[in-house]
Amino acid sequence: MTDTPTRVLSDDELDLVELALGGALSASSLAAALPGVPADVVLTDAENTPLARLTALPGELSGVLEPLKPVPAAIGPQWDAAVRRPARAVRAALGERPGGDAQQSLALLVTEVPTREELDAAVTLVSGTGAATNGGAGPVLLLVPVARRAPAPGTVGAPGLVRSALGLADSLTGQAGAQVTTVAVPWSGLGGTTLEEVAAAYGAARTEPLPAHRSPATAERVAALPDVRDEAVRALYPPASAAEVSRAATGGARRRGVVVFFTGLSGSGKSTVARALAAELEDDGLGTTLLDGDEVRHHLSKGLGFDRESRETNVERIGYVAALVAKHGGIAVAAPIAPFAAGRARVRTLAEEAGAHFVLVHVSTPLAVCEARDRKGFYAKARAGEIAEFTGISSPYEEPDDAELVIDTTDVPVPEAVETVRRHLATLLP
Ligand SMILES: Nc1ncnc2c1ncn2[C@@H]1O[C@H](COP(=O)(O)OS(=O)(=O)O)[C@@H](OP(=O)(O)O)[C@H]1O
Ligand SMILES: Nc1ncnc2c1ncn2[C@@H]1O[C@H](COP(=O)(O)OP(=O)(O)O)[C@@H](O)[C@H]1O
Repeated sequence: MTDTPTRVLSDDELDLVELALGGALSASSLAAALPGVPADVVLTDAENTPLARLTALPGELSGVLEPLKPVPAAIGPQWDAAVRRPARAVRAALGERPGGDAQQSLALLVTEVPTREELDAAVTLVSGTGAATNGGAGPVLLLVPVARRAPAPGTVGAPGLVRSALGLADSLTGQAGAQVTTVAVPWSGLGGTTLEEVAAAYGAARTEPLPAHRSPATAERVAALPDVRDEAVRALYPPASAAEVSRAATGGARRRGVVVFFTGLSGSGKSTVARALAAELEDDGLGTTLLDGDEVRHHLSKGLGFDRESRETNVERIGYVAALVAKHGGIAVAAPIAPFAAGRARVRTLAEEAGAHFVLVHVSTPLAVCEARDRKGFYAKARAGEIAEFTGISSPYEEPDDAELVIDTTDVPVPEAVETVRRHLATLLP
């Protein structure tokens, strides 16, 4: 096994592996959900702890997932052993209940914090299915999908969702006499499976997503809650005080961070536009960290070259730092060439896993214009063969097809380019 290749898992992938180890996802589906994974691989967490060995090919039913070390757990109600149970244990327990019949079990999917309306709907569903007959004999599963990934700021995360599901379970027992099992399901949304299929693996014969029982009127009232709060604040306070109270409740610390990631050829204008943007955002009081391509190479990535592997390492380091900044509500502006789609995709994932917005800005200034600018004289040297692997000349640049913004600085002056990015950011930031 010492020669078996390893793969370090992201938080989303850890959720998938946990789901598969519990028996709710096949080894081949897991293999299919891990892009580029070899047919025999040791899956590890970020600390390189080997968690499982996966021997499978996508689409091949005979795949095997062998557990090696326990999947890392953390603190919180979603991690309680009584709640975070593997699918096969829950299914077996349902079947073993006195008079229990797994064929009867109803799973309610708690994907959002239940409203009163959903509680009432749940009581009706449970009462009407035989799940609460004979003084309350009938298994009900409350399945709560929880992700390791940080929730979007301002939304209820995994602990709150599990606590509200446990409250719902108590109400269902009290009001409908149902036997309720609340289970936290590791759920990243990846893996090509649905929550209904996962619920079946946990032993459910029937599945009802609770939010489907939320009427449009209730959904509208839930969406309007922040406005209602603002109205209440304005009614209580004079305008200047109200502004302060609202700002403290919704501003700075709770704002969702952003990674603005410029990519483009050398001389395309990334650094010029990124520097101007960062300065303006700072002026606006939006704490902004600039990770400029050249500066990063002097510090974070000192000593790295320009072969493909070194560039990908450089880009991943930038993405890692940018995601850390954004995780705490900051704005990170990065401007490396980042010539490869895979590296850019990795940075997008890192940012999104940190709960941040990710804005890819392709500075698409054509090679001929960059070369004519040749600010540092590098293109001439690259043409003369004095610099090897120079992007656009002797090393590839993979054009992005997933950029949020595309700016060609041949015709777009710097202030206009900055304004374009700021307008986009205004749609993301409160
Ligand atoms: N071989 C080769 N290819 C491309 N660029 C080279 C090379 N050698 C040195 N330089 C200088 O390094 C800058 C690019 O570094 P980056 O960190 O942005 O590149 S990468 O994202 O890792 O590909 C780049 O500057 P900017 O494009 O202005 O950022 C170049 O000045
Ligand atoms: N509209 C423009 N936007 C950005 N840079 C421009 C523009 N017009 C001319 N330039 C010049 O092009 C060069 C771009 O260099 P730089 O910003 O360092 O690019 P990169 O970081 O992509 O290598 C600078 O010398 C800048 O003054």
